[in-house]
Amino acid sequence: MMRAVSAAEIAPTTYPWTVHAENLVVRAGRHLAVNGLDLALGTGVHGLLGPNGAGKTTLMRALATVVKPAGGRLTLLGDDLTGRADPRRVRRSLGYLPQHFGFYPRFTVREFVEYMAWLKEMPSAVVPGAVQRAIERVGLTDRADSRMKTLSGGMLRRAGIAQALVNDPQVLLLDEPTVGLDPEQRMGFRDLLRELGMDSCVLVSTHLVEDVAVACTDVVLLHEGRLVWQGSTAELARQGGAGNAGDSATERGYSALLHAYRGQVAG
Ligand SMILES: Nc1ncnc2c1ncn2[C@@H]1O[C@H](COP(=O)(O)OP(=O)(O)OP(=O)(O)O)[C@@H](O)[C@H]1O
Repeated sequence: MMRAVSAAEIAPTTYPWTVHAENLVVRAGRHLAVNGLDLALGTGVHGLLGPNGAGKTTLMRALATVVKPAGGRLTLLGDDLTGRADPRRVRRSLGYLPQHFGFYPRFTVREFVEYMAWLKEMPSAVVPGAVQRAIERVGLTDRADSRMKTLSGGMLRRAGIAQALVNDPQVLLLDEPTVGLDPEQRMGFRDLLRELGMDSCVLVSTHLVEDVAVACTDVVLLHEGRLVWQGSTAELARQGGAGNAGDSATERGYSALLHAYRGQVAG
């Protein structure tokens, strides 16, 4: 598959990790939702797991430059997001699908994705082609000129994924992207994830441990704003045993790690 290569990709990279957090603290209201997180991510698909309230969404928002960290250090593509640096440069190389995203209901899918391309400061000459390709990649070609308000939940989510992809981001942040997708769409989405993870850093939060097992190269497990565990999906599957809750080896691995972590904290 052909892909336009930007100057930034040819230039030698001067940073060891695409995403690097050190002792990161991010507030959600008055709560420290991310609280002392150390995390390093490179190219690949990273599955972000953790119970409700673990801090997944708050971490994504900090990475997306929507909220500024309250402490520690966070670098993205070598740019420090904790300092006073202008986040605009990083934003051009970012794709973000928030859990809930807004849109003008009368916009067509194409207009919505075009509008997001414009916000990401893409050169106008490349926008129509990039928009068409993003819409094709999420399987919405036949609805490209339908208004957003006429789409089903799963289609809306796919339009959201299309806007996240439109600028061929080097860092792609997807917050629960499979919510509302039917089984066939979920399988198609897993293929897309694998393809995207070949040359970019993709972070996907989900409650569906099976999505992670199939489509992710590694797993990041958060709890109470901290990193509990990071490793390959195969290693995750080896963490659990018959005594752990879950219907698959990966789910049992997830339960075992959380159980062990909670025991440590309590003890
Ligand atoms: N605006 C806010 N004010 C106060 N507390 C908040 C606010 N937003 C989030 N929180 C709290 O911060 C914690 C982390 O929330 P966050 O949404 O990042 O977790 P999550 O891992 O994405 O959870 P979920 O799996 O439910 O989506 C939760 O305990 C939540 O109650």
